[in-house]
Amino acid sequence: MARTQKNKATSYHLGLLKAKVAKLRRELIQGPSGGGGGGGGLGFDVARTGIASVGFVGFPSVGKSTLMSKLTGTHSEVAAYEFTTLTTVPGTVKVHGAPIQILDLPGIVEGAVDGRGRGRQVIAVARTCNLIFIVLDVLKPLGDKKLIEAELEGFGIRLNKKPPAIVVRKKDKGGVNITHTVPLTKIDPEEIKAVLSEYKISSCDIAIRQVDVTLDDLVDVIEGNRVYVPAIYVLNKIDAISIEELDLLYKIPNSVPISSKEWLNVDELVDVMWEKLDLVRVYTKPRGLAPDYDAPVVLRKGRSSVEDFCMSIHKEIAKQMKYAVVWGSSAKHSRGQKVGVDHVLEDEDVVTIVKK
Ligand SMILES: Nc1nc2c(ncn2[C@@H]2O[C@H](COP(=O)(O)OP(=O)(O)OP(=O)(O)O)[C@@H](O)[C@H]2O)c(=O)[nH]1
Ligand SMILES: [K+]
Ligand SMILES: [Mg+2]
Repeated sequence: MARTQKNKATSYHLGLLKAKVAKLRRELIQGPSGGGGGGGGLGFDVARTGIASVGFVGFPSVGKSTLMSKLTGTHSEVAAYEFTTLTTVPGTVKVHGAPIQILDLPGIVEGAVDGRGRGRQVIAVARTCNLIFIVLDVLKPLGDKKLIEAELEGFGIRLNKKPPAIVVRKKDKGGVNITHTVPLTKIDPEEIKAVLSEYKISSCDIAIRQVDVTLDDLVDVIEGNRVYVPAIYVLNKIDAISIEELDLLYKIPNSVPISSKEWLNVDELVDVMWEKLDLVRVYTKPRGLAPDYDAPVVLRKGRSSVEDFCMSIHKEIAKQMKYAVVWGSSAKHSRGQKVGVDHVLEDEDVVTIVKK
């Protein structure tokens, strides 16, 4: 594909190839039986605790376990030799009152997705996390970054990316109908038709609402089964480089340079982790008393309604509730707003539940 020049005559051909590659990848990941191969495995699935989970992915000996042990106070073997960690090691760190599960994982090698080492199990765990730390050694960050990204992408993980704004609706007849509310800069109708024909979709409505969608985005939407996960590039071992070298590293987007051994800049890493997790803290205020700022109820963005809040305290509370009073950024006015179960709460809101 890299050798084919893109023009009107070849774009249909390229579209076909892209779709074929995606289909082969899917078979590779799922195994010939179509079952969920590659996932799980003894010791890889651990009990999930906390409100969100962060998985550590990286080549061997970049310092994943050193970071995880010190951050959580949980012991995970550290040594100078590769593949010290052989399975998932869970720990917990509390940030702003929210328990976050940290999953230390074995190192992966190039070709992990294609079945080398324990890479498939490792990446299968990473797929289920709310945030991925891609841990890199500062002495060779860029090459390793590319390789790890390719492994994760090969497993259907999309890093720091929103789902593409493409809707494909299959029909019984009527042919292919493409509509777009914006000009398309990176995809043309010929390629779209090629991809559709490879998937044997002869009739459908396609609506595109994003300028820079690519053919890969279209393949992702048709294939489904993609996960969109935020990631932080943790550039570890900065104690081993000079200040000048460190300045260059700061140019990598979504990166935080640290030293897990010397415990440098880990505060910044925790701050960025908190931002990326995008959690919603809600403080409970019993009627007539001051809010409890020590123990927030922590919810996820998109699942932070008053009902979600009630459910996370006790199943029965939503049923018993007459209304709630909310103070904070989701409330219309500062003296508190009376709301129902559908009201969406925001970070650091204060809530009083009034029962029937
Ligand atoms: N100089 C320096 N060395 C570090 C740092 N963090 C870890 N190391 C060293 O790097 C080596 C590997 O550390 P680990 O924490 O075992 O690395 P890992 O990524 O968990 O390795 P695997 O489990 O084998 O994949 C050890 O000798 C650590 O002491 C750091 O910030 N600076
Ligand atoms: K190691
Ligand atoms: Mg380790």
